[in-house]
Amino acid sequence: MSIPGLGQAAHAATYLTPSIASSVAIHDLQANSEWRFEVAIGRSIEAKVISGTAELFGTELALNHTYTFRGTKAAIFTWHGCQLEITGTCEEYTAEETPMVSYVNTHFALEKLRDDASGGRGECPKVLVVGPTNAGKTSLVKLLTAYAIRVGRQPMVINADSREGLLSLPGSLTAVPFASVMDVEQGWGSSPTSGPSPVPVKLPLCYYYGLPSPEDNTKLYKPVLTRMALAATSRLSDDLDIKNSGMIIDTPGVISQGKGGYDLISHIVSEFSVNIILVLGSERLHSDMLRRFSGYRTTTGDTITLVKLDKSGGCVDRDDEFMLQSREASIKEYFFGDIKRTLSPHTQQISFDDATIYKIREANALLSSLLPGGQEDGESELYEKVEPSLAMLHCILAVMYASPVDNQETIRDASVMGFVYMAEVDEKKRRLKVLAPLNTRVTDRPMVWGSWPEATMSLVG
Ligand SMILES: Nc1ncnc2c1ncn2[C@@H]1O[C@H](COP(=O)(O)OP(=O)(O)OP(=O)(O)O)[C@@H](O)[C@H]1O
Repeated sequence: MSIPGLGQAAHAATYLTPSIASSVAIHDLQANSEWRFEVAIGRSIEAKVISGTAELFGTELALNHTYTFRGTKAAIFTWHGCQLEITGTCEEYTAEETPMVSYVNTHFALEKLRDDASGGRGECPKVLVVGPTNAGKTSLVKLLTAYAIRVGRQPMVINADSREGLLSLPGSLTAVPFASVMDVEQGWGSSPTSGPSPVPVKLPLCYYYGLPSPEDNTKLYKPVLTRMALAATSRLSDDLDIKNSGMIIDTPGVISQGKGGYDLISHIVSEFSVNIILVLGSERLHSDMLRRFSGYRTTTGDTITLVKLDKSGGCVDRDDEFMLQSREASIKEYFFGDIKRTLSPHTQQISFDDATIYKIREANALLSSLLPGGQEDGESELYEKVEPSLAMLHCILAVMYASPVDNQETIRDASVMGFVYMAEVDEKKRRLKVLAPLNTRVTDRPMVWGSWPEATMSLVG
């Protein structure tokens, strides 16, 4: 496993050799410093602030409360100094140099826009965060959201990155209004499907893309994103508090890498009427964005403000194995809950004849444009209707809020009702067994089968 911050020569003030923490350790953090830690999947540590104040990606930690962190990489930051008590083993070090001042200044600038919007003097901030993979985009989105919540705002967070889920499984795209504190132990918090929770649950608007990268099938990604933008914008206009707080949009690193990706950035900018772009950790991307969006006008006639921000030296590359294990952990948690709340999923036996399953076509836009008939033809062929088969074993399927007789575009644009796990496929008896979080009938809904998240380990014994 990589150690956070190693090889970050630019961050000269980052100090202390990473070490393995002993079972109980006290850390005295100076003002403006952070304790960075990595807990392996399957392991846990406990952290307690025993004096002073501290926060994790912007969310304040309560004094003398024991937080448990499992399989995560993060940092506890303090503005005024604090003492931390850590129990358990993890890789860790303390850093004094962080970009937190520029991040908090960005928050204050957004607050000014929110105040202006509340007073009828302009548009609320619709913020897009772009940057290379592992530049800290999601962490920055969390931090700006947490700071906004702390001053009583209700920002809408949009996840346009299907590689990781936000209050949903990977493969989905979500829009979530955040009105209450985030659950720092769980990352973002819990959704209604995760069962009862001490931290108020959030209600995500959830759509399904089912592939890891937007570039895998832009002809599916773009309309799903457009649909989500429509739902998010209408949710925004229904609620003045959310409207004045605006949106913060997280993106996958891959779209910050050049031409095809930049077209997707333009698509997001136009669909969400983005008026602020935060470019994280890349001079080149910043200059490309300046060129692309100079002179651009939003639907309300505003220009786009571009802000360049430094990447935190704490950002760590998460290797494929870590990401795979995180996905598997989030799938397990979706069906079975976690240590704090155990869930009891239901199994349902379904006849092949009662299941309506669509498989997502992975042909990207380029391939389909080479087909006879060109692009237009592909519109109605987003999915392929398939019979259940052994290839679906251990896969996750999205159950859509649509009818089995709806056309493909309607199914594509529908929101997700929930996910099922394909526990058994008996091709001889033509029966399958699925695991679902609730006992809701899934046979009167179309199910969509993508390749993301990929087939997982067996969830049932
Ligand atoms: N200051 C920090 N200290 C320690 N770890 C950090 C810090 N900032 C971010 N990280 C960790 O670094 C990893 C990458 O950060 P993050 O997920 O925010 O990047 P990203 O740009 O959103 O990545 P991706 O492009 O894969 O979506 C995460 O595990 C995150 O928790």
